[in-house]
Amino acid sequence: MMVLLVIVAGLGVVTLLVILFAPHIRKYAAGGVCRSPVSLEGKTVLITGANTGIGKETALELAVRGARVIMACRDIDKGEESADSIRASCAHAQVEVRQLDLADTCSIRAFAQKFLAEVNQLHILINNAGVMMCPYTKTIDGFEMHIGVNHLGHFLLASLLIGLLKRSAPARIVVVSSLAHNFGWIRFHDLHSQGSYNSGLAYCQSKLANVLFARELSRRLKGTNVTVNSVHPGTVNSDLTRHSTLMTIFFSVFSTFLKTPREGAQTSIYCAIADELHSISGKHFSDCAPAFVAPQGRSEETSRRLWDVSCEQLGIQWD
Ligand SMILES: NC(=O)C1=CN([C@@H]2O[C@H](COP(=O)(O)OP(=O)(O)OC[C@H]3O[C@@H](n4cnc5c(N)ncnc54)[C@H](OP(=O)(O)O)[C@@H]3O)[C@@H](O)[C@H]2O)C=CC1
Ligand SMILES: CC1=C(/C=C/C(C)=C/C=C/C(C)=C/C=O)C(C)(C)CCC1
Repeated sequence: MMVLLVIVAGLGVVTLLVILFAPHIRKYAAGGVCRSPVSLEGKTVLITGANTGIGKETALELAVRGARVIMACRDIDKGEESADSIRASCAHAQVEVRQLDLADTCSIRAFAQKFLAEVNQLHILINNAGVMMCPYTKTIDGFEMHIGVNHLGHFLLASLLIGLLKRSAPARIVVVSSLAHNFGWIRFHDLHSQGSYNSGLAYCQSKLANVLFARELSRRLKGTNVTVNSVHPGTVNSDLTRHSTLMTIFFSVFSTFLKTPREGAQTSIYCAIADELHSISGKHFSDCAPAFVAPQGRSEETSRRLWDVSCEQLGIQWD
């Protein structure tokens, strides 16, 4: 009985402290803000997964700054709804929605073909779309969903658009990765988790692949005036937790400690526009500042091997 009373009293004190310090906690949780005054008049931006969460807020901010923003969404209706809400909050926003399903290489190829025929410049590509902790599922091409969408789909997309980015230089690529890369390993012997599957580890593997991809691509883009950096957006209260009831509950209970999607978009925006990053490439950022990369994310051997394996899996050549 006494123990129970102590626990209840303890919880009460913690709740009271959280309520009292809520404004300070919120300010701390919000993290870094992109303070760049850069205007994006005349610039074209492509953002994947732009219909919700971090992607939508990134689209809004870049549109406010005058860019033509192309929102690549797998569900056109959801995309149009988000584009309408962006137009409603920014009358001069030039936003358009195009269909792209990163879980289907035919969709990626069709998207790129139309894009290259209709859009003649691309200054900023933001590989933002992502899935987390979904039950074991395969993409149309038979890839495990996390590595398929988060890494291979974006790898193929970037390979198809890289010529346009080079022709539009100076240009930037932002790869939205995660702190979760710290807990990932590239399981070359079982990249698609056919032997054993853990949804959390599959997510971490895909986010490590994002970091390795950004580093390897940056090495290969030296001298082109196209830069590529990876980003950890922070822990953001978005739809990302949709496949995990536990995480969804956890995120709503602790929402005061989490970033809003707008706050989570700040580092992507920073990497996409900040003047001081014009020649910075192959780096990892969080809270609009350089961030730690786990040793497995710094291995040149792993990044080269992942590059080769990715080309092999997608049946493409990219050197
Ligand atoms: N939220 C967080 O705490 C963190 C997020 N991140 C990363 O940030 C990025 C954005 O996540 P966040 O905004 O939080 O999550 P959301 O779930 O809110 O947004 C994810 C976006 O990706 C899209 N998407 C998913 N699968 C596909 C697909 N097959 N083809 C095209 N688009 C697809 C979704 O479309 P639809 O709505 O139609 O499903 C949605 O637009 C992700 O890469 C995530 O890994 C990294 C660290 C922490
Ligand atoms: C432990 C802990 C937290 C939870 C962090 C979590 C659950 C992070 C999830 C990160 C994700 C989903 C990354 C995606 O790439 C809070 C609520 C921040 C604050 C209290 C301490």
